[in-house]
Amino acid sequence: MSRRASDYDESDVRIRPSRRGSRPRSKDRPAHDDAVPGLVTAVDRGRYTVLVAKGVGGKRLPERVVMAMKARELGRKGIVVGDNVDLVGDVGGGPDALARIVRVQPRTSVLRRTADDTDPVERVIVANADQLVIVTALANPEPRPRLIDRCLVAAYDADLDPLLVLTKADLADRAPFLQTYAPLDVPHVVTSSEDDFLGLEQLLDHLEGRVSVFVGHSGVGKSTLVNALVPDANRATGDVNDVTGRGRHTSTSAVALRLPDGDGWVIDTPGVRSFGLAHVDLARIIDHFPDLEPGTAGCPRGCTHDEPECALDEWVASGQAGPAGPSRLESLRRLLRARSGESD
Ligand SMILES: Nc1nc2c(ncn2[C@@H]2O[C@H](COP(=O)(O)OP(=O)(O)OP(=O)(O)O)[C@@H](O)[C@H]2O)c(=O)[nH]1
Ligand SMILES: [Zn+2]
Repeated sequence: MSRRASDYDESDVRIRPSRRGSRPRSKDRPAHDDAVPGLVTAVDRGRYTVLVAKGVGGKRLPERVVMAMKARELGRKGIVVGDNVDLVGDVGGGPDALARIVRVQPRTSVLRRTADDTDPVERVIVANADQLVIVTALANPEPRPRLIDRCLVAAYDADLDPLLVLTKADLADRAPFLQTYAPLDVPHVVTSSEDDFLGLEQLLDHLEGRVSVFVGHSGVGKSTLVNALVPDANRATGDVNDVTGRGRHTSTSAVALRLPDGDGWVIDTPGVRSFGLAHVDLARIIDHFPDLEPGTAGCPRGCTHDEPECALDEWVASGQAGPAGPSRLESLRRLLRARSGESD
């Protein structure tokens, strides 16, 4: 892990001002003033794939992929795809190079999942994303509204903007589905891999400049979509493996892929098909229904908004939430029930 003379010279680019002297340095926590920043794009059995920008770590160095391990001093701290990290050691990115991650920068968002709704163990699956793209086929397989509601709750809870992508528009009419979801005011894009990939440009507009996590049940066409968006990605597509009965993705880890034009990122999450919602604070769900929230003023204390005493029924019935009120209330209750595990 020694520096090679060819990689560095005296005028290494220093990307962050030295903090030496600003804080007392603990004996077992080195300051790592020479650490270089990078973005974690994949995680595989304790090995992290980190993208380091051009010129960082040495002004002649190109943009490169650096393999890294977690420094012992980080202990059990989790590092996930999307994390901004600081590296030391061999940051040149040669074939045998292995750097060490010594710091994880504060996260702007975390997408968590629990195995099911009662599982207390939650895992962060992606950091620093700003959009959750929920991929659903209009047919083959049929849309699963409860799964979609569940993903919406996960998005709201993580402060990610949801985007619905409805694939296989060549196979079914989109109108019935859109009618169900219209009251939710979630933006959507309709796609078809036929017809010159209908909807792809529109989808790209939504992805531009953002970090978007793609989730979807097996067979909805998520890999087909990701391959069209990022042609170099080579995500395995196809049906379930006849021999093993499993999909071709065996990894459950996410992978970050940069869009070829522009500065957006697609984070593909094979194996992440749903979210346990055990970590979601029920009280926060109503905050995502600003049209209904004022109606809760008349609720009893600690109202779950899914009980006979809830004031929302009367408020909505009196028309105060507008014509979409009843279906909005229905949606809210669907989400609340998804959270309490009743609907699955
Ligand atoms: N008719 C039609 N078929 C599609 C469309 N998009 C994908 N498919 C087909 O649907 C099947 C599943 O597509 P994939 O992209 O592998 O689906 P996936 O969501 O990645 O599923 P896994 O690979 O199991 O995770 C494949 O046979 C695709 O060719 C579409 O827009 N229209
Ligand atoms: Zn209530």
